[in-house]
Amino acid sequence: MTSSDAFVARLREVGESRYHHRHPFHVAMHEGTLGPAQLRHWVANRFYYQTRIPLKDALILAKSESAEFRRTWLRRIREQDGDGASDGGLELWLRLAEAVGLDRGEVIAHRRVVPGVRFACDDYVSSVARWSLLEAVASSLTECFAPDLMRARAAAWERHYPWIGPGGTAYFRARIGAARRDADEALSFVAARAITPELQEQCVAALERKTDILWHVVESIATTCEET
Ligand SMILES: O=C(O)c1cc(C(=O)O)c2c(n1)C(=O)C(=O)c1cc(C(=O)O)[nH]c1-2
Repeated sequence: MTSSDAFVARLREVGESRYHHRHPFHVAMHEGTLGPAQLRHWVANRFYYQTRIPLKDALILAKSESAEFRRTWLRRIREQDGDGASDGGLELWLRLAEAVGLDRGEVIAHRRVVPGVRFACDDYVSSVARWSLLEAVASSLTECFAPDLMRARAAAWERHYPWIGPGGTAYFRARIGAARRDADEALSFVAARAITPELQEQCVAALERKTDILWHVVESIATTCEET
């Protein structure tokens, strides 16, 4: 095993052990035991995370001197914001919000966002602003673990929550392929540049921090939902 293989294995181990797919709220979601109010609370709060993604990606763009890198990374912002011709992820998430019975305007205004979610998502953006380009890209590697979670989530929603209207799983289904591609690109970038033990430690720490942020988001949602 080369040191690069060992490094990639360590990054994968961080995801296996700390990714938010293990959180009891997500486990319950997949088992079909959440009620409509809990799903609505999750969707409304997670929209805040979704809206932070293009902001942090714009910060990452501004850290790179490479036109090639910027061109590739810019796609992530278009994926969320849309490009005029097709709707982006944020619009698909709003349709998901409507499909679970939320008011679009209330979701856009972040009226239901609880302080813990706001704090964790803002921490993601400010951490990316502070980190090096390499650390910031490494923090996005939670996306390596997102496709399996999205696939399981879409299947569970279709199976267990038939009351959810059309458009309820379009976001998750669209993200499976997009997240895989984003993750592969980011992993190649990180593996090629984190060539000293010190840089590798920084990348692992950034990825661990990101898993903490995602965990805190779902934990804050789970502990503030007053009804099921
Ligand atoms: O619903 C999820 O579990 C989940 C997780 C993650 C993630 O692992 O960071 C992202 C997303 N969704 C997502 O929709 C998304 O667009 C996204 C972008 C990023 C990122 O760090 O650049 N993560 C995620």
